[in-house]
Amino acid sequence: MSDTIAAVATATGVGSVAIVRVSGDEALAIAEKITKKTSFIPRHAHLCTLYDTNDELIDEAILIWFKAPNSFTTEEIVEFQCHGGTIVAEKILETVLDYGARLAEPGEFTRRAFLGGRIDLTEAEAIAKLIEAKSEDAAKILARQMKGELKKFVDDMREKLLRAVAFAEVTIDYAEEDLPEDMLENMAHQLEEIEREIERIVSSSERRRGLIEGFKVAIIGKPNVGKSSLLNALLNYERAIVSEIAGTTRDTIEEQIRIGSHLVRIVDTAGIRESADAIEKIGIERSVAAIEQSDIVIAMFDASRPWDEEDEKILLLIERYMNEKEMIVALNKTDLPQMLDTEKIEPFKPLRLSRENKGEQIVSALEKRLSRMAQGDELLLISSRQIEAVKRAKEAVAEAKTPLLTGELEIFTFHLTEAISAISSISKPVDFNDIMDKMFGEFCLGK
Ligand SMILES: Nc1nc2c(c(=O)[nH]1)N(C=O)[C@@H](CNc1ccc(C(=O)N[C@@H](CCC(=O)O)C(=O)O)cc1)CN2
Ligand SMILES: Nc1nc2c(ncn2[C@@H]2O[C@H](COP(=O)(O)OP(=O)(O)OP(=O)(O)O)[C@@H](O)[C@H]2O)c(=O)[nH]1
Ligand SMILES: [K+]
Ligand SMILES: [Mg+2]
Repeated sequence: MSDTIAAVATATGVGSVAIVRVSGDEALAIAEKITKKTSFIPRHAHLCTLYDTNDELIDEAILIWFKAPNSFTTEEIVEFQCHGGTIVAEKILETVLDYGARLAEPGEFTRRAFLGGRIDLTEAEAIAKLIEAKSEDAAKILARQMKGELKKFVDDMREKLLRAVAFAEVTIDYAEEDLPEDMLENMAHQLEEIEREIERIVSSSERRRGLIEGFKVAIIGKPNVGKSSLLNALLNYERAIVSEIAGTTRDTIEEQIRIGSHLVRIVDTAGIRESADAIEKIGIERSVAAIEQSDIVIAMFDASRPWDEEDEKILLLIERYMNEKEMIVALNKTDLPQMLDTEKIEPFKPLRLSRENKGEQIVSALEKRLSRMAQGDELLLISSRQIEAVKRAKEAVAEAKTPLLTGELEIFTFHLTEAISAISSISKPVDFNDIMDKMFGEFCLGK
């Protein structure tokens, strides 16, 4: 028998109704004590008067009993919908604890739903993220995953791989010359199709990962081009220090803005400068790191100063990352007399920014790229845990192909079994306690 757990399920703060949730074998007995009533009907809303252990009135509340196993956790659940604010809910919780329940740990209700088989890991993960979703796009995707979209992908993929293993088991007993000509090749083609499918999902998930966590935009450029001025313009307040002194920004600054339905995390970096100065060297490394971690890069040039080797370095970075990241090239300070020879950046169709028009131009350029990146309605893997697992499955499938074509079916089966266990780990943990603690511990209290 496991403990009966309880928590306030609603957020703290002023609200008209709050919910206290109790799950476990003792839930109904506790409900009977606190209401002094018996004979509840499952899934009915009962209006009840609640009393504390000293018989003092707490509240008039609605009680719903979910009879096991037909509840979220699959255990007995009693919910109290009481008057809002924190005091009443806290008082009910206190009384429930006095009657023998214990306070739930963060994520413990969801953990029990998982242990009871109501949801699998993909659904639990989606619930965890849905609670903290920062945009409507994210909420939509997470709701789909919560309803079992990824679970279905995992089940289908496992099914296909199991069929391939079964095929090998059957053919293992045949002499090679008795096998139909193209049988092995057909199987190899099917495996290639699986690899391609996984590849599609991984690359579209990587491209669209910002839908969940926010897309990251890095502003790079040599010292004093106006990077921090752009950050401030996008935020509409003086977040970063702006000055005419080169090297003003020493640390990376990150802030969030909303563009359309997207959450965007803007990163202002220290100017890239090749120098013996140790601090500025770190600045360079940070800029490169910022690019690596970003989805979109804004590379900025100063129209009022002649082209120099520092601009050349930025140009090299643009070329290096052009195929990997969305690039926006910006020519700043176009309100001043032009001194920059823009020949080398013209191919990138630079946006011309001035004191007056920084924000709007960049926002509309970002909008265009964001909607392009967000496109697609393929399945979205929402965590690096999920992405790693399908990549491992894909590698194992790739490794299975050679032994298949050379007829070494035991080795083929070995790799496919690896692929199956990798793909299965998405919905069912291998290292159970480890993943469980990590995942459910990140939940908020009462979930
Ligand atoms: N009041 C309340 N609202 C809530 C929750 C909750 O726990 N309490 N949820 C918590 O996350 C979510 C809903 N999730 C739930 C999932 C399953 C069951 C449930 O009782 N399932 C039964 C009966 C199904 C049916 O009637 O069709 C079952 O599957 O057997 C309840 C809530 C969001 N809203
Ligand atoms: N005329 C003009 N000046 C600008 C413009 N944008 C920025 N500046 C000025 O350029 C100087 C440098 O701006 P910052 O935003 O500090 O430049 P930065 O790239 O962040 O500089 P570091 O952090 O030192 O690398 C400041 O004096 C700004 O006022 C612009 O569009 N036109
Ligand atoms: K500056
Ligand atoms: Mg700066």
